Amino acid sequence: MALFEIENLIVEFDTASGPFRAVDGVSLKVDEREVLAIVGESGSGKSVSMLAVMGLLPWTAKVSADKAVFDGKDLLSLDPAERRRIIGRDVAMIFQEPMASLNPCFTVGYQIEETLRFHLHMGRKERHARAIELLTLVGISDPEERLSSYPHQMSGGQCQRVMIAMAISCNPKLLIADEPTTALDVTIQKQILDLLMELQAENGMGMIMITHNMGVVAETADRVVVQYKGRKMEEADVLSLFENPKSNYTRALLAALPDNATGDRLPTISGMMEEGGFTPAVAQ
Ligand SMILES: Nc1ncnc2c1ncn2[C@@H]1O[C@H](COP(=O)(O)OP(=O)(O)OP(=O)(O)O)[C@@H](O)[C@H]1O
Repeated sequence: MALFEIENLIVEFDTASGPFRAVDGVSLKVDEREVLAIVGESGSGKSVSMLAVMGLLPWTAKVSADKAVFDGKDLLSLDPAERRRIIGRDVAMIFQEPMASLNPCFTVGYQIEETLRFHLHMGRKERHARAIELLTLVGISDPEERLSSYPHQMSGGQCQRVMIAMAISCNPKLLIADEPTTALDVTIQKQILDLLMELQAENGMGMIMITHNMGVVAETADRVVVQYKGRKMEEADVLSLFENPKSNYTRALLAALPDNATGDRLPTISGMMEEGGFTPAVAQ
C-alpha cells in the first residue's frame, strides 16, 4: 500500500477573468521511504498541487479529487480538526523562501518549540531540549544560543536549516520539499540538499521533491512525475526518464539542460513549443 496516493486532483481558482484551472487531473503516489520528484517549469502547478494536499490554499481555490489517502486514512472524509492533526505532524512541508516561511516576530527557538507543543504536547523543558537536538541535527552551530535568534539574524541557509528542523521535529512520515534550495546561494544548495537526503534516509521518510531542476531530480529522486500546465505529462523511474523519456515535453526539458546544448545557445522550451503542443505520455 502506498504511503500517500492522490487521484484526479483538480484545483481551480476563482479569478477576476473567470475560473482558472491550475491543476488538471493529476494522480500520483509515494511509497514509504521513496523520493518522488515533481518536475516542471514555473507555473506548471507543482506547488499548487501540494499546497492543496496540505490544505494551505486560499479560499478562492476549489479543490477536488477522486481519492486522497495518506497512511491508510482517507483525507477527503476527515474533519478539519483531524486533518490539521495529521498535516504538519505526519506530513510536513518545506518551502522555497526560508526567510518568508519563518515568522519574523518570533525567535527560531519559539517557532520550533511551538510546533512541538502543538503537535506533540511536550512540556517546556522537553521542548527546549528537543529544539537544541533538532538544531544540532540540521548542522547549526551553537544551537542553544541560536534558539534566541530572530530569522533576520540568520543567513538564508541557516533559516532553511531551521525550517528543516521544524519540518522533521515530529518525525513526519512524508516530507514535501517545495524547491527547498532555489532561493539559496549555489554553494549552500548542495549542503541543504545533502542534509535533506541524509535525513530522509535516516528517518525512512517518504519525500516529494518539487523542483524545476533536472540536476536535483537526478541527485535525489527514485521516481519522477513531469508536470506541464497543470497536467501530468509523464511518470517514470528516474533512470528511465533520463534514458528514455516518453513525452515530448520531457524530451524538451532534457534538451534544455546546459550539457545538451549543441550550438552557442540553449534551446528554449517555448521555442520547441512552436513546433507543436506537448502531449502527455501517461493516462491522467
Ligand atoms: N491564489 C492563486 N490565484 C490564482 N492563480 C494562482 C494562485 N496561486 C497560483 N496560481 C496559478 O496557478 C498556476 C500554478 O502555480 P504553481 O505555483 O503551482 O506553479 P509551479 O509549477 O509551482 O511554479 P513555481 O516553480 O514558479 O512555483 C500558476 O499559473 C499560478 O499563477
